[in-house]
Amino acid sequence: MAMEETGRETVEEKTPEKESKSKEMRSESVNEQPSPRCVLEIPVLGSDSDTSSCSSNSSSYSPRKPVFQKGNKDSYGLQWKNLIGNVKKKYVRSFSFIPLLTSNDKNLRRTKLAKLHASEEEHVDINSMPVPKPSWKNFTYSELAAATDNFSPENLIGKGGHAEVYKGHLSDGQIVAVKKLMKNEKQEEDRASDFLSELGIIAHINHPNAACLIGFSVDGGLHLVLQFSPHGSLSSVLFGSPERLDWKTRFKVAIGIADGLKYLHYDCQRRIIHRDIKASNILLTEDYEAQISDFGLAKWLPENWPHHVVHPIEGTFGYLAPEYFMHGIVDEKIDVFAFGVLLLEIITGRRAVDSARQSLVIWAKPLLQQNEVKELVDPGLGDNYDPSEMKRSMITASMCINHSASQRPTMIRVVELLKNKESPVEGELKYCGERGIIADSLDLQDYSRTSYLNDLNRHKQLVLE
Ligand SMILES: Nc1ncnc2c1ncn2[C@@H]1O[C@H](COP(=O)(O)OP(=O)(O)OP(=O)(O)O)[C@@H](O)[C@H]1O
Repeated sequence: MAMEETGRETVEEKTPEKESKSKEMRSESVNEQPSPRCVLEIPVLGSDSDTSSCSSNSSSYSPRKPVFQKGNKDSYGLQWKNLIGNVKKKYVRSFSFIPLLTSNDKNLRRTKLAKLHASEEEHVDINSMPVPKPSWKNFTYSELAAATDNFSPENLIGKGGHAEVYKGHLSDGQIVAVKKLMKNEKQEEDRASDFLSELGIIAHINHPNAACLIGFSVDGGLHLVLQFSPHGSLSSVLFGSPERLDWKTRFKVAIGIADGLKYLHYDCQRRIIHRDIKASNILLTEDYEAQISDFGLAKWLPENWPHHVVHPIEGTFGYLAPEYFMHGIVDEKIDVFAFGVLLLEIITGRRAVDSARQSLVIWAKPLLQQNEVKELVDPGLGDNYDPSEMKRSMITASMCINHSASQRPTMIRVVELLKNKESPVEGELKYCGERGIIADSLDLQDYSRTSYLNDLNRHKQLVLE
């Protein structure tokens, strides 16, 4: 498998115009609460046998509610406590924690969390917290070095902006991917808090279409040990392989990603926004089941927050929703927009941004409007696709890339549309047929193509500056 490089950008600058718009948006936000950036409590599954397995089969999947355990005697609890203590000691001078809660009542937990303020978060004594039992192994550096042949270049399978990923063989024969967080421009403190945030988020996830964590290590650096995906990422298969991915598999992957996002937004313990949905963050299992990975930018939002405003804006150029890159607004709809771009990549075989840094969204919109199916579909597919699946994919993509977040469908609706459980209704689709697939989403009432282009160019400048 070829080594893959991926990258995301951070935009630091804010113009006075953006700042004031952003403030306006912020004041609309509930309670003006601080960012929920913190370590979440670690959910624990009922029994040891439960905890050891990752969901890998969507047909046998049923959502499981994590169970929280009180008391600090068991070794797993100690292990987690030690981990936080260790990371804190080694890397973090000050860090905020959300207390671990014992109640299984989701609403109660969410209400409590929403009421927390930064000052309260900072003074939580971790010794008095109920201790959870994580299911992961805490690896030593020598175990990981042995598994990856001392992190040899031959085992390097991927490289992102923040990490190198190595293929490894554990002593029990299991093949894993070891994600080694790199020392980059970020402060050690920030990297450690990113690591704990990612760990805390992954802990809440248990779905066949989301990456599965096997363990971690804070020995000799920060490492995540993940289930190995033999086909690598969707990006490498879609763009880096001479063999064309057939439509059946592409459509299966699209549905898998949609199911995974629906789970993160609505069915998971927390309301999780991924913030970096892109082809290189979709891994493929042996049987081409899509798994959403890389929760390094993910954020959880309390139930009663309509959205959240972040700064700096981090993500990957080409997948960013306008309201996010212009105003830093984060909610489920930014993942929906990115999913629409990903769907366009699956349909067209073109990258979100090509080598000339041209946007796929801008290229595809007029073709979607004129229903130019032949122009849009990846030429490598020829006529080898199911026309009904293709049409549903195009309609869904047009709806997802709507400039207006409120006009974009939820991931629940996206899954229904893709799986043909319900057809688009009047209002979602304005025209279909003669004039082609023209969804409401393509009526750029409050956000014209020109203003999108201007915003996009402005964003591009910031990224390139
Ligand atoms: N479990 C895995 N199995 C196989 N390959 C993997 C696995 N995890 C990651 N990779 C490969 O490594 C690449 C980089 O991984 P990842 O996206 O997690 O790094 P990152 O530094 O967080 O990236 P980004 O630049 O998006 O921040 C992926 O695109 C994929 O090709």
